[in-house]
Amino acid sequence: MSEKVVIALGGNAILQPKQEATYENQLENVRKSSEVIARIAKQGHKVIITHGNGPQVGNILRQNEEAKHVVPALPLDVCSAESQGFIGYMMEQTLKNELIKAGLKRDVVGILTQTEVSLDDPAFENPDKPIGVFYDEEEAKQLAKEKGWVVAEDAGRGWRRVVPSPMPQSIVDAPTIKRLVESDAIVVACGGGGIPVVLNEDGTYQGVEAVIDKDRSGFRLAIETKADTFMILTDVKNVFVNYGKPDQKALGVISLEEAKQYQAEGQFSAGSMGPKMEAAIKFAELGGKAIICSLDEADLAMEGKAGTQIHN
Ligand SMILES: Nc1ncnc2c1ncn2[C@@H]1O[C@H](COP(=O)(O)OP(=O)(O)O)[C@@H](O)[C@H]1O
Ligand SMILES: NC(=O)OP(=O)(O)O
Repeated sequence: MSEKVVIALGGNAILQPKQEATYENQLENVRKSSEVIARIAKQGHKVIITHGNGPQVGNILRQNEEAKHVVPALPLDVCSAESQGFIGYMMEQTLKNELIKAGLKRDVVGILTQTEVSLDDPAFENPDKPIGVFYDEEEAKQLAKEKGWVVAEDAGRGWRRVVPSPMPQSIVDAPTIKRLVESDAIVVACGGGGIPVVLNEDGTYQGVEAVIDKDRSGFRLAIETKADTFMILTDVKNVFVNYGKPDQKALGVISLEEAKQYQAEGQFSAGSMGPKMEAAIKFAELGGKAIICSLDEADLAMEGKAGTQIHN
């Protein structure tokens, strides 16, 4: 049966932790992701793809800062738009090419998406979204002193610059994205969580400096486009309970109640699996099917044969 699916691509789908952020490395990773997404398209599903931008937006911001004596630096929301544009370009092109190779005639279109946030969001006072490259603690603290950055340790992987990450309130372009996907186009949207904007009193929008979490925006996108399935792709085949311990257990098909019970036990780490499970549970609560699985098993997971699947 054909489903409407929102697929949120994890960081590894664009750049692996130890890789240099060259165009060639990123293009090749995105191409491999597109191979898998083409298989899902071949299954006959209507597909919306969203993706992260943490490493890329951090690098663009750094390029701006390093070159500011020559070219004026641009604000973070503009860097976010730039990263969404260049990753979207790689996805559109590689996916189109994979569809051509598979003999499938489907339009692929990228939408430079704005996401509404609230200026009252406490995240503006508490930056916690890691972006850019990893540093060791000493270097990170030195950079924080020199450049006025806020830095923090990122899930045991090293130190990174952190920026505000407000909750997405709504996806400004969701009606257009919904129309496009319902016309059978494959849509790349809301990359990097979307460009953060606030609604002015007169009903107009303006950009704000932040980076939105892609799993949270992916959830909103799935709700606002009335998707049947919300699929979060990452670098583990399943969500685990007792993760990293000798008695860790992979979760397959689980009920919403089970998922909530594990969440209440604190099984999912903040900053990695925590926000993914939070988004998946909220989607299942509203009646949809939520899947968390690895990129290479995404097509199997669509058939119910892989990954962690939360059913209401
Ligand atoms: N309970 C858990 N089950 C599975 N993975 C977990 C769990 N808790 C933390 N993780 C970690 O979450 C990581 C995925 O989160 P993250 O690195 O933020 O993903 P991405 O960059 O793909 O969006 C996995 O690589 C794993 O190390
Ligand atoms: N915007 C965002 O959530 O990016 P990452 O997934 O790369 O952290």
